[in-house]
Amino acid sequence: MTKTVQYQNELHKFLIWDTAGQERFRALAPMYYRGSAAAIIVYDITKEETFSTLKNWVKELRQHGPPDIVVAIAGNKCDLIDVREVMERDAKDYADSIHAIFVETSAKNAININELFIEISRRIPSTDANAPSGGKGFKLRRQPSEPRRSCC
Ligand SMILES: Nc1nc2c(ncn2[C@@H]2O[C@H](COP(=O)(O)OP(=O)(O)OP(=O)(O)O)[C@@H](O)[C@H]2O)c(=O)[nH]1
Repeated sequence: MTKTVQYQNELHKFLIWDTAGQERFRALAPMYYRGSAAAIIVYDITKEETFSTLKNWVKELRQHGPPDIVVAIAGNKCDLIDVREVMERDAKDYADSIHAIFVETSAKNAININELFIEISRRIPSTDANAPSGGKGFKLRRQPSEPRRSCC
């Protein structure tokens, strides 16, 4: 799937791969994250075990992923705070410790999804940074592949 976000005066188009999070599909993951500019690792705030699994995916990415890959952690289902099992503070502290983007999202209610992609846009260095400026705006068409789900 694709998602286009406006970042400053540029349009950033993301190509997104939703990988299977289950352990039995682990061997397939490198096909997705190889050559990717960013990875969003998603856990479910209502299931503690998905947060533990997430840490294994972070290790996997660190060991075998592109060295400059932007890592984002998304605590999904933030519309279900009544049954929360993972504290936002704990997840944020962990994300900070690995220099990852962190946000709580609700795919159901479209909370923080756009914000997440804008933050990723901000962190991905522009490939056109050294291009001579003609004084005109340009449309950046970066095409990072991005495993949307790698954990829960
Ligand atoms: N309340 C709530 N439910 C959600 C949210 N996001 C997904 N769900 C529900 O959670 C269930 C699992 O969603 P999936 O998108 O299949 O989850 P997944 O992690 O991609 O599953 P796999 O691809 O099998 O690993 C579905 O019933 C969704 O409707 C959310 O933000 N809030």
